[in-house]
Amino acid sequence: MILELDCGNSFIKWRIVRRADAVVMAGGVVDSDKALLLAVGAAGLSPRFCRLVSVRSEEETSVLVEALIANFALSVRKAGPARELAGVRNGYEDYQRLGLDRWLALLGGYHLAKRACVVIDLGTAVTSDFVSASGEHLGGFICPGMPLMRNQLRTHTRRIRYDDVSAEQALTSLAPGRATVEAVERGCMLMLHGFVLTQLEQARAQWGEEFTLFVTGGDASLVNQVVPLARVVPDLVFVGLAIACPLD
Ligand SMILES: Nc1ncnc2c1ncn2[C@@H]1O[C@H](COP(=O)(O)OP(=O)(O)OP(=O)(O)O)[C@@H](O)[C@H]1O
Ligand SMILES: CC(C)(CO)[C@@H](O)C(=O)NCCC(=O)O
Ligand SMILES: [K+]
Repeated sequence: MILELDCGNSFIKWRIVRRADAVVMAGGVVDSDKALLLAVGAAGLSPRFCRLVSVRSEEETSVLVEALIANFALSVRKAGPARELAGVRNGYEDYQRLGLDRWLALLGGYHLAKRACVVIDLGTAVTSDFVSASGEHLGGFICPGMPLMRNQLRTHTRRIRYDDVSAEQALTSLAPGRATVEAVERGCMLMLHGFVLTQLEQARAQWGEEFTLFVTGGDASLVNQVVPLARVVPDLVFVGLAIACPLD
Protein backbone atom coordinates (compact mmCIF):
# COMPACT_ATOMS: atom_id res chain seq x y z
CA MET A 1 0.00 0.00 0.00
CA ILE A 2 1.15 3.53 -0.80
CA LEU A 3 -0.05 6.59 1.08
CA GLU A 4 -0.32 9.61 -1.25
CA LEU A 5 -0.67 13.18 0.05
CA ASP A 6 -1.37 16.52 -1.61
CA CYS A 7 -0.71 19.13 1.08
CA GLY A 8 -2.40 22.34 -0.09
CA ASN A 9 -2.71 25.67 1.67
CA SER A 10 -6.04 24.88 3.33
CA PHE A 11 -6.47 21.11 3.17
CA ILE A 12 -4.57 17.87 2.88
CA LYS A 13 -5.95 15.50 0.27
CA TRP A 14 -4.93 11.89 1.03
CA ARG A 15 -5.46 8.47 -0.43
CA ILE A 16 -4.07 4.97 -0.10
CA VAL A 17 -3.46 3.05 -3.32
CA ARG A 18 -2.60 -0.60 -3.76
CA ARG A 19 0.93 -0.96 -5.01
CA ALA A 20 0.32 -3.72 -7.54
CA ASP A 21 -2.47 -2.10 -9.58
CA ALA A 22 -2.87 1.46 -8.18
CA VAL A 23 -6.46 0.80 -7.11
CA VAL A 24 -7.59 3.44 -4.59
CA MET A 25 -8.41 1.70 -1.30
CA ALA A 26 -9.22 4.74 0.87
CA GLY A 27 -8.98 8.52 0.80
CA GLY A 28 -10.34 11.86 1.92
CA VAL A 29 -9.80 15.53 2.70
CA VAL A 30 -8.65 16.78 6.12
CA ASP A 31 -7.84 20.19 7.53
CA SER A 32 -4.92 19.37 9.87
CA ASP A 33 -1.96 17.02 10.40
CA LYS A 34 -3.73 15.52 13.41
CA ALA A 35 -6.87 14.77 11.42
CA LEU A 36 -4.71 13.16 8.74
CA LEU A 37 -2.98 10.83 11.21
CA LEU A 38 -6.39 9.82 12.62
CA ALA A 39 -7.92 9.23 9.20
CA VAL A 40 -4.99 7.20 7.88
CA GLY A 41 -4.85 5.17 11.08
CA ALA A 42 -8.58 4.50 10.92
CA ALA A 43 -8.24 3.18 7.35
CA GLY A 44 -6.25 0.26 8.86
CA LEU A 45 -4.30 -0.44 5.68
CA SER A 46 -0.71 -0.05 7.03
CA PRO A 47 0.92 1.61 4.01
CA ARG A 48 4.69 1.03 3.93
CA PHE A 49 5.45 3.87 1.54
CA CYS A 50 4.34 7.46 1.35
CA ARG A 51 4.79 9.94 -1.48
CA LEU A 52 3.73 13.51 -1.05
CA VAL A 53 3.66 16.96 -2.55
CA SER A 54 3.47 20.04 -0.39
CA VAL A 55 3.12 23.75 -1.10
CA ARG A 56 3.49 24.45 2.62
CA SER A 57 6.70 25.72 4.23
CA GLU A 58 9.68 23.36 4.67
CA GLU A 59 9.14 23.43 8.43
CA GLU A 60 5.44 22.55 8.29
CA THR A 61 6.16 19.79 5.80
CA SER A 62 8.99 18.34 7.92
CA VAL A 63 6.78 18.26 11.01
CA LEU A 64 4.20 16.28 9.05
CA VAL A 65 6.80 13.88 7.59
CA GLU A 66 8.25 13.19 11.07
CA ALA A 67 4.78 12.50 12.44
CA LEU A 68 4.01 10.09 9.59
CA ILE A 69 7.25 8.18 10.18
CA ALA A 70 6.68 8.06 13.94
CA ASN A 71 3.07 6.88 13.61
CA PHE A 72 3.20 4.48 10.68
CA ALA A 73 6.87 3.50 10.26
CA LEU A 74 6.75 4.13 6.52
CA SER A 75 9.34 5.54 4.17
CA VAL A 76 8.50 8.95 2.74
CA ARG A 77 9.33 10.51 -0.63
CA LYS A 78 8.66 14.18 -1.32
CA ALA A 79 8.17 15.54 -4.82
CA GLY A 80 10.79 18.16 -5.65
CA PRO A 81 11.25 20.74 -8.38
CA ALA A 82 12.73 19.74 -11.74
CA ARG A 83 13.83 21.57 -14.86
CA GLU A 84 12.54 18.72 -16.99
CA LEU A 85 10.62 15.50 -16.35
CA ALA A 86 8.59 12.96 -18.32
CA GLY A 87 8.95 14.94 -21.55
CA VAL A 88 7.88 18.27 -19.99
CA ARG A 89 10.17 21.29 -19.61
CA ASN A 90 9.46 23.65 -16.72
CA GLY A 91 8.76 27.12 -18.17
CA TYR A 92 9.59 29.25 -15.14
CA GLU A 93 12.67 31.49 -15.26
CA ASP A 94 13.56 29.91 -11.92
CA TYR A 95 12.10 26.42 -12.13
CA GLN A 96 12.30 25.96 -8.35
CA ARG A 97 9.72 28.71 -7.84
CA LEU A 98 6.91 26.99 -9.72
CA GLY A 99 4.41 25.60 -7.20
CA LEU A 100 4.90 21.86 -6.98
CA ASP A 101 1.16 21.20 -7.10
CA ARG A 102 1.07 23.06 -10.42
CA TRP A 103 4.09 21.17 -11.71
CA LEU A 104 2.56 17.79 -10.85
CA ALA A 105 -0.88 18.67 -12.21
CA LEU A 106 0.61 19.77 -15.54
CA LEU A 107 2.82 16.67 -15.70
CA GLY A 108 -0.32 14.61 -15.10
CA GLY A 109 -2.25 16.55 -17.74
CA TYR A 110 0.42 16.19 -20.41
CA HIS A 111 0.78 12.49 -19.60
CA LEU A 112 -2.97 11.93 -20.06
CA ALA A 113 -3.50 14.22 -23.07
CA LYS A 114 -0.27 13.51 -24.98
CA ARG A 115 -0.82 16.83 -26.72
CA ALA A 116 -1.07 20.54 -25.89
CA CYS A 117 -3.02 21.17 -22.70
CA VAL A 118 -4.22 23.77 -20.25
CA VAL A 119 -4.51 22.70 -16.62
CA ILE A 120 -6.78 24.74 -14.35
CA ASP A 121 -6.68 23.93 -10.62
CA LEU A 122 -9.38 25.51 -8.47
CA GLY A 123 -8.46 25.44 -4.79
CA THR A 124 -7.56 28.12 -2.25
CA ALA A 125 -5.86 29.78 -5.20
CA VAL A 126 -6.87 29.22 -8.80
CA THR A 127 -4.01 28.39 -11.13
CA SER A 128 -3.72 27.77 -14.83
CA ASP A 129 -0.79 26.29 -16.75
CA PHE A 130 -0.09 25.91 -20.46
CA VAL A 131 1.90 23.02 -21.97
CA SER A 132 2.59 22.81 -25.72
CA ALA A 133 2.30 19.62 -27.77
CA SER A 134 6.08 19.20 -27.57
CA GLY A 135 6.05 19.39 -23.76
CA GLU A 136 7.14 23.01 -23.32
CA HIS A 137 5.53 24.50 -20.23
CA LEU A 138 4.74 28.03 -21.39
CA GLY A 139 3.88 29.40 -17.94
CA GLY A 140 0.57 30.19 -16.35
CA PHE A 141 -1.56 32.33 -14.07
CA ILE A 142 -2.39 32.52 -10.36
CA CYS A 143 -5.42 34.25 -8.90
CA PRO A 144 -7.54 34.02 -5.76
CA GLY A 145 -10.00 31.16 -5.53
CA MET A 146 -13.62 31.45 -4.45
CA PRO A 147 -12.92 31.22 -0.69
CA LEU A 148 -10.24 33.93 -0.87
CA MET A 149 -12.32 36.31 -3.00
CA ARG A 150 -15.30 36.09 -0.72
CA ASN A 151 -13.24 36.36 2.47
CA GLN A 152 -11.38 39.42 1.22
CA LEU A 153 -14.70 41.17 0.65
CA ARG A 154 -15.95 40.14 4.08
CA THR A 155 -12.72 41.20 5.77
CA HIS A 156 -12.23 44.55 4.07
CA THR A 157 -15.78 45.89 4.07
CA ARG A 158 -18.08 46.68 6.96
CA ARG A 159 -21.43 45.79 5.44
CA ILE A 160 -20.77 42.51 3.71
CA ARG A 161 -21.88 39.82 6.14
CA TYR A 162 -23.81 36.63 5.47
CA ASP A 163 -23.85 32.96 6.41
CA ASP A 164 -22.86 29.86 4.44
CA VAL A 165 -26.40 28.63 3.90
CA SER A 166 -27.53 31.83 2.19
CA ALA A 167 -24.30 31.78 0.19
CA GLU A 168 -25.16 28.39 -1.21
CA GLN A 169 -28.74 29.41 -1.98
CA ALA A 170 -27.53 32.55 -3.76
CA LEU A 171 -25.71 30.41 -6.33
CA THR A 172 -28.82 28.75 -7.71
CA SER A 173 -28.86 31.61 -10.25
CA LEU A 174 -26.34 34.00 -11.78
CA ALA A 175 -28.80 36.86 -12.41
CA PRO A 176 -27.89 40.32 -11.05
CA GLY A 177 -28.08 40.10 -7.24
CA ARG A 178 -30.86 41.82 -5.33
CA ALA A 179 -29.31 41.17 -1.94
CA THR A 180 -25.70 41.44 -0.70
CA VAL A 181 -25.19 37.71 -0.52
CA GLU A 182 -26.40 37.26 -4.11
CA ALA A 183 -24.36 40.18 -5.40
CA VAL A 184 -21.13 38.90 -3.82
CA GLU A 185 -21.51 35.19 -4.46
CA ARG A 186 -22.63 35.63 -8.07
CA GLY A 187 -20.05 38.34 -8.70
CA CYS A 188 -17.18 36.13 -7.50
CA MET A 189 -18.56 33.18 -9.44
CA LEU A 190 -18.63 35.26 -12.63
CA MET A 191 -15.01 36.32 -12.00
CA LEU A 192 -14.11 32.64 -11.90
CA HIS A 193 -16.08 31.89 -15.06
CA GLY A 194 -14.48 34.83 -16.83
CA PHE A 195 -11.02 33.60 -15.83
CA VAL A 196 -11.69 30.13 -17.19
CA LEU A 197 -13.09 31.50 -20.45
CA THR A 198 -10.06 33.73 -21.04
CA GLN A 199 -7.80 30.71 -20.53
CA LEU A 200 -9.78 28.97 -23.22
CA GLU A 201 -9.40 32.01 -25.49
CA GLN A 202 -5.62 32.08 -25.04
CA ALA A 203 -5.37 28.37 -25.75
CA ARG A 204 -7.48 28.68 -28.92
CA ALA A 205 -5.41 31.64 -30.11
CA GLN A 206 -2.28 29.46 -29.88
CA TRP A 207 -3.48 26.02 -30.79
CA GLY A 208 -6.88 26.29 -32.47
CA GLU A 209 -8.85 23.28 -31.25
CA GLU A 210 -5.79 21.06 -30.85
CA PHE A 211 -5.55 20.99 -27.08
CA THR A 212 -7.13 19.45 -23.99
CA LEU A 213 -8.47 21.55 -21.14
CA PHE A 214 -8.19 19.89 -17.71
CA VAL A 215 -10.04 21.08 -14.64
CA THR A 216 -9.09 19.87 -11.17
CA GLY A 217 -9.16 20.95 -7.50
CA GLY A 218 -11.85 21.09 -4.84
CA ASP A 219 -13.86 23.78 -6.64
CA ALA A 220 -13.72 22.25 -10.14
CA SER A 221 -17.49 21.79 -10.13
CA LEU A 222 -17.99 25.60 -10.01
CA VAL A 223 -16.86 26.01 -13.61
CA ASN A 224 -18.19 22.80 -15.14
CA GLN A 225 -21.03 24.43 -17.02
CA VAL A 226 -18.91 27.13 -18.66
CA VAL A 227 -16.49 24.62 -20.18
CA PRO A 228 -18.55 21.51 -20.90
CA LEU A 229 -15.78 20.03 -23.03
CA ALA A 230 -13.19 20.18 -20.27
CA ARG A 231 -11.86 16.97 -18.78
CA VAL A 232 -12.57 17.06 -15.05
CA VAL A 233 -9.83 15.01 -13.36
CA PRO A 234 -10.06 15.38 -9.58
CA ASP A 235 -6.86 13.40 -8.93
CA LEU A 236 -4.63 15.09 -11.51
CA VAL A 237 -2.03 16.07 -8.88
CA PHE A 238 -1.81 12.42 -7.85
CA VAL A 239 -1.30 11.36 -11.47
CA GLY A 240 1.69 13.71 -11.57
CA LEU A 241 2.85 12.60 -8.13
CA ALA A 242 3.21 9.00 -9.32
CA ILE A 243 5.32 10.25 -12.25
CA ALA A 244 7.53 12.44 -10.06
CA CYS A 245 7.96 9.89 -7.25
CA PRO A 246 8.07 6.40 -8.76
CA LEU A 247 8.70 3.74 -6.12
CA ASP A 248 11.40 1.80 -7.94
N1 LIG B 1 -13.50 18.64 6.27
C1 LIG B 1 -13.66 18.36 4.97
N2 LIG B 1 -14.03 17.15 4.58
C2 LIG B 1 -14.19 16.87 3.30
N3 LIG B 1 -13.99 17.74 2.30
C3 LIG B 1 -13.62 18.95 2.62
C4 LIG B 1 -13.43 19.33 3.96
N4 LIG B 1 -13.05 20.59 3.99
C5 LIG B 1 -13.00 20.97 2.70
N5 LIG B 1 -13.35 20.01 1.88
C6 LIG B 1 -13.36 20.09 0.42
O1 LIG B 1 -12.10 19.62 -0.07
C7 LIG B 1 -11.67 20.38 -1.15
C8 LIG B 1 -10.29 20.95 -0.87
O2 LIG B 1 -9.54 20.85 -2.01
P1 LIG B 1 -8.78 22.08 -2.63
O3 LIG B 1 -8.29 21.65 -3.94
O4 LIG B 1 -9.68 23.27 -2.57
O5 LIG B 1 -7.58 22.22 -1.59
P2 LIG B 1 -6.93 23.49 -0.91
O6 LIG B 1 -5.93 22.99 0.04
O7 LIG B 1 -7.97 24.43 -0.39
O8 LIG B 1 -6.32 24.25 -2.09
P3 LIG B 1 -4.88 24.19 -2.67
O9 LIG B 1 -4.48 22.74 -2.72
O10 LIG B 1 -5.07 24.78 -4.02
O11 LIG B 1 -4.04 25.02 -1.78
C9 LIG B 1 -12.71 21.47 -1.30
O12 LIG B 1 -13.64 21.08 -2.31
C10 LIG B 1 -13.45 21.51 0.00
O13 LIG B 1 -14.80 21.90 -0.19
C1 LIG C 1 -0.21 29.04 -6.25
C2 LIG C 1 -0.30 27.96 -5.21
C3 LIG C 1 -0.59 28.57 -3.85
C4 LIG C 1 -1.48 27.06 -5.60
O1 LIG C 1 -1.66 26.05 -4.66
C5 LIG C 1 1.00 27.11 -5.18
O2 LIG C 1 1.20 26.50 -6.40
C6 LIG C 1 2.21 27.93 -4.81
O3 LIG C 1 2.43 28.22 -3.66
N1 LIG C 1 3.04 28.30 -5.84
C7 LIG C 1 4.26 29.06 -5.69
C8 LIG C 1 4.24 30.28 -6.56
C9 LIG C 1 4.23 29.98 -8.06
O4 LIG C 1 3.79 28.91 -8.50
O5 LIG C 1 4.68 30.85 -8.82
K1 LIG D 1 -3.96 22.42 -5.21
